[in-house]
Amino acid sequence: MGKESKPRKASMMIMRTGSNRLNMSSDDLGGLGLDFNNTSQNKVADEIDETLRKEEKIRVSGNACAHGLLRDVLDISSTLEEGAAAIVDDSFTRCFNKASLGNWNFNAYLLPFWVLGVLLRYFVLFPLRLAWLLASFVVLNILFALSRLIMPKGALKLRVERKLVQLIAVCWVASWSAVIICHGPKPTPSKGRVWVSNHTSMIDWIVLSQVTPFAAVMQKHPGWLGLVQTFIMDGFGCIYFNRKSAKDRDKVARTIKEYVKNDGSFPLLIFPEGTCVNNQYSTMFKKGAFDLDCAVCPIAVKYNKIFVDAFWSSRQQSFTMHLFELMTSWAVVADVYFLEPQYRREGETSIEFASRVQAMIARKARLKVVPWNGMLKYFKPSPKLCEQKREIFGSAIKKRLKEDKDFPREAVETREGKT
Ligand SMILES: O=P(O)(O)OC[C@H](O)CO
Repeated sequence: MGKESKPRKASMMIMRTGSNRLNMSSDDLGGLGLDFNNTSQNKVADEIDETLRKEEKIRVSGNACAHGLLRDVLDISSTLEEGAAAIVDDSFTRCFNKASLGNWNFNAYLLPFWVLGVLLRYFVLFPLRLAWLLASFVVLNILFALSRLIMPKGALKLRVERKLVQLIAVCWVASWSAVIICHGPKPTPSKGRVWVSNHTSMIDWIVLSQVTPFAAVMQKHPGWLGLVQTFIMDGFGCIYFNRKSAKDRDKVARTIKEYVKNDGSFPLLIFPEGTCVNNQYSTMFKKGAFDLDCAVCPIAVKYNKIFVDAFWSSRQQSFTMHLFELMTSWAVVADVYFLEPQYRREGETSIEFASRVQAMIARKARLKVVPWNGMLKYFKPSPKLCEQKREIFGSAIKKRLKEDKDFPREAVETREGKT
């Protein structure tokens, strides 16, 4: 009994001595001060080797578990990437941040000029611009209403209406002293085409309509903007939706389909992001505009933030305040790129088509494409969506553990029990 107990002690001691433990001979045991005869020493050494082998196996299996675990974590990389991206980068919130222009001119040389500039912009330019905007808006809208009431239906009426809408847009753009540089062929209205653009503000419609007057698909707003939509924009075919009503969405989808099939009087402009993004990012393009079996003409709008950020953050600022900001800045500067019409390719889904067009626009307007649905601005992800994500995550882990031969069976079962 005494002899049997000694090797165990010896093996325990050796196991704690370090990495050469499996190479220890009976001489080494002697060196450890253990006095055994050769047979006993061999027996003890075998026993120790066996114990050490078992210990090594446990260690290796432990490492395998750790490595396997790491691999599991890496193998669910898409889920992990989404989570990590949301935590580290929070690219969704970034899509809706307004640029801060910073106080670069707060120094002794420039401050007097800046103060002078503020006085000029707020107390000279703004009143002039406002007077110009109101006067031209009233006059042109009266003319537009008259043309609708008096003129007989036909090509001339349509031409006059288009011209008046274009002039209204020109007057708005002038009220911000806007400098809009257009690239590419000017859009010409034709049957079976829709135009899609990235979206930064309601002013996108104005910026584009001063080139070619568009009918736009847009959210119905309250207040004076709602009145303009109802009494003016309605007159040339704009289509409205309430993003909170699913019924409305179906109705709008049907109306768009009809509009595109018919020879609509004004070309139709759709903002597939469905919400204003800060002109640095591009959120998911919804497939509606790409499901119409017609040519899609991409437009990329890039605002230069040199004087003012044209992004309308509607949750922080009313449209009136947004316009005030634009009208009290020196100028709104933008580049507009009219790109080649695109057609859905053989075998391409509407989602793939939407992504392809989005990539074209993002490249031209130097926007970073993010996978987020812009509507998350308004809606929290549903519990169902969260549960689906959990299920995907859980199945990926379970699958990986089952495939892993090195992973101890009991651990898999324990984990399965827990997931
Ligand atoms: O930025 P949102 O989502 O408030 O959208 C504002 C306008 O409706 C976009 O046309």
